[in-house]
Amino acid sequence: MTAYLLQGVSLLGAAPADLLIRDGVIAAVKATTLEELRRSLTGDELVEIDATGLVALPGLVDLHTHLREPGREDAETVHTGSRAAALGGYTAVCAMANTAPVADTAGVVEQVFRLGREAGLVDVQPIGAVTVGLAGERLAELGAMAESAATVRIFSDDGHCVHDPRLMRRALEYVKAFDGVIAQHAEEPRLTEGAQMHEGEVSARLGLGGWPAVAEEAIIARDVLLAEHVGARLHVCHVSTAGSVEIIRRAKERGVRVTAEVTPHHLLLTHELASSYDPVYKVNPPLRTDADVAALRQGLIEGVIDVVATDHAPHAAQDKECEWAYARPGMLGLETALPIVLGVLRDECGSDSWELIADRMSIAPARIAGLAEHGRPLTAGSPANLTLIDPAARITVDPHALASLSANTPYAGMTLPGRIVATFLRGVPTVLDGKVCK
Ligand SMILES: NC(=O)N[C@@H](CC(=O)O)C(=O)O
Ligand SMILES: [Zn+2]
Repeated sequence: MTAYLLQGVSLLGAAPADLLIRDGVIAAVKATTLEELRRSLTGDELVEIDATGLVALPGLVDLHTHLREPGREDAETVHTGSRAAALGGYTAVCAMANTAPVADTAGVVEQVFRLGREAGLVDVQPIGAVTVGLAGERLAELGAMAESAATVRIFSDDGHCVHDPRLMRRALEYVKAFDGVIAQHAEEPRLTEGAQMHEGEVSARLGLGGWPAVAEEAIIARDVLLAEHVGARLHVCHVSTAGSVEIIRRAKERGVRVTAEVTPHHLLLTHELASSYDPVYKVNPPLRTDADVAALRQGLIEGVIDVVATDHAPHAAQDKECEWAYARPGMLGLETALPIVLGVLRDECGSDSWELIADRMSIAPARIAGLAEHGRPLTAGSPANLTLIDPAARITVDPHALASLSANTPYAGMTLPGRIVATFLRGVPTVLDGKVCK
């Protein structure tokens, strides 16, 4: 097996070091001189990579990815989504259940798991549906999915809210037995009927139906109470309002077992963009106000929001390049997440925040998903799941040059800081020199 020596790499604030990757693990950090190393490697091939000025992070972990397979292989497949993930610095992604058929049985989650293994570029961890067909009427086979070869630990009806409080309670009770987690798409459906964007001055001006902040906040408030009552784990998907951050903050202070995610787009973009009527900006939950963006950034920095998750939502051209009202909600995220977050945190903190990025984009999501091989510190003996970033480089986003099968990125033409140079999965490069290895 080929060994890799990353020379002069930055490891989270520490002085530059040499990092040796061999047999799937980090074999040594700065422990051997190159000559000793060469002698110890007889028989193996050693690839030396000049990593001066590059930063190594534990491989990124995405808690919220839509891979669209099975069912919409014209928008994305497990393979194309895996390529996009590896290029974005990810070594693991959690695949949402809103496929066709829905991932609500052991058979479907095992299929997605197997497709991920076959692609071999990131660990694809399926999320199981909470209710049969995402219909919100009866619980899916949570136990069978948990016990399947895919060992599902996160369940979500994402795209839909589990709005029946009794079902939500039962789901929380059920997963508590194996320390699973319910990831809620918080949207009170009666308050979002006809909604097309954030309810506020822009929706009033454009004449588009509004999704008020309270539609999200009312469900989060209810669900933290249910999670507290049951003593089970709740995860809140794509938090988008300042009020939601406050509810989660208070719940955490009371000791409720709640975690939360924010997307890169909710950290950067606002509802003003809808004025263009360009459906690339249509997403659920909708882009909100400047004040919401500020509160989400603060919540992320303080840790009230535990993770950045992409909500990578590829859509085929015919579902996106149409009139706003008919367009599907959702935007791409995997290949631009790290640059967006790097830029946002440079804005907020004035310098690079690698410790924060490592925690919010790798360590915390790996812990929430129970992915023990991911989000580990880059020390000798750890699995070699890592990504190498050039913080001085910039990328310009070209929607059609992305690895994703779809092109619905809201960042087209934007120049963003940070370039993913390489990604390693269990010691094998999935990306080298910014290109996918297979
Ligand atoms: N975020 C979106 O706007 N869309 C997601 C579903 C979801 O995450 O709600 C999708 O599946 O397209
Ligand atoms: Zn959602």
